[in-house]
Amino acid sequence: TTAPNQDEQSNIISRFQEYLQINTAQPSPDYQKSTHFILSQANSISLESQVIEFVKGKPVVLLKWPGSDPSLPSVLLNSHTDVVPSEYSKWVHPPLGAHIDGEGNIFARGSQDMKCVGMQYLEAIRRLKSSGFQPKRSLYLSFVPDEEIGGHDGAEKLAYSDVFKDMNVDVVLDEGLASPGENYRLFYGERTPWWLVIKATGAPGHGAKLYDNSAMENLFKSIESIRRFRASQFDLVKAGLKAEGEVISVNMAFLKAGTPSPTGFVMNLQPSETEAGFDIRIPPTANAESLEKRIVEEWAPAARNMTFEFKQRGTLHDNLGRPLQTAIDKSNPWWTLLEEAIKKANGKIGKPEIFPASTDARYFRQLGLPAIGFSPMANTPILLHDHNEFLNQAEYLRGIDVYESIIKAYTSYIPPGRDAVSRDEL
Ligand SMILES: CSCC[C@H](NC=O)C(=O)O
Ligand SMILES: [Zn+2]
Ligand SMILES: [Zn+2]
Repeated sequence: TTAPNQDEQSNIISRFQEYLQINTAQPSPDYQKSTHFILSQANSISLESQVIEFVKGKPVVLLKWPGSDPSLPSVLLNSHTDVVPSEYSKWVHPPLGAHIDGEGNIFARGSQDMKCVGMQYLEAIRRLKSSGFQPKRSLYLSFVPDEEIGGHDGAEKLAYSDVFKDMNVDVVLDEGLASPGENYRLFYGERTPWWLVIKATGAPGHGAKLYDNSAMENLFKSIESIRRFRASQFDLVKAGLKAEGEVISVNMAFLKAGTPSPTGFVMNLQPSETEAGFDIRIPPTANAESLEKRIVEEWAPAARNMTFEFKQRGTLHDNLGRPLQTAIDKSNPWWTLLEEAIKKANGKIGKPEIFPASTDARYFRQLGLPAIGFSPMANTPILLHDHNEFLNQAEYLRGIDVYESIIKAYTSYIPPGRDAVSRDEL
């Protein structure tokens, strides 16, 4: 299709701004407003829609562009509607303003993560429809809640629902990351989150006394060990031997210890209980058993009066026991199709990566489905969850072209050997 004229471009940007201005920040996202907005967008381009509340107040908005051959499995484009909170005072332009500066940068929470992608899907469909394109496969768009807090009431429920079975999905696209260089980034897997809390107990005592087995000493032995492990993993990245997503990361999230007093903490008392929390991220092919053994034997050994619990403990395997990653070889035609479609839209692509954090894609991979992480943002600093998150409007518009190309390729794909005759050919 031809490039949009000035008027169309400014309408496209206004719609993006409108979505960005809806406050869907955790912990109390305005899902009523976002749902209303998405439905109105869907209506304006005649997509079928339904709103499913697997959990009350947590709407999944599901849109459908029916394909001409309903016997072909469908394509799902997923995006989450929630965003992380912002420290308003630290932003140059307010996080809900969607202000566009002189360089065309649109400032807003969610401009990269990931309201851009959700809107780009819709804009690409809008353009394809007006060009007269007709998909063979059905195309679904899911707008899901709560990704930023784990996706348990959103994408996870959707993936394991009867609604999802009936959708007969063959492939899922979900979010990726911005790229400061000219190459787009594609993600075939992600690290699994384990949120670990370790606790130590020990005899309390006078702050002047040196003795073994205090709760502080017990906890700090663990912290030392965890930090040595952290350094060993980080060194692999620093040496250029591994990418960020290919090592196990461990970061301390909190440390809770001491006896509070009105003026701070009691200084001459060694406390009897201490606690620390860690955000651990594990690559899909890592050895989870050996990490667990390390936790039991070195990081929270009972012999040192320690216990542990997981606040999140993601699986590293799909429902058939295979590592939770999408094939990037010839066995997965969707990977090649995606690369070709991006290139056709003049996009360059870097080396396939493991997403360093977590996304909703993991729930679809658990079902054994190919799921690819991709957000079309090149020449863009990585600002997700950061102050002053922004996306340049030209880059945003370029992403729409890319999705146009992808949607065409994906919804037209017929596997070799399948003598499919689509309806419009009859
Ligand atoms: C335990 S799931 C948390 C999901 C969250 N996703 C994006 O940042 C993350 O921290 O990676
Ligand atoms: Zn995200
Ligand atoms: Zn996020």
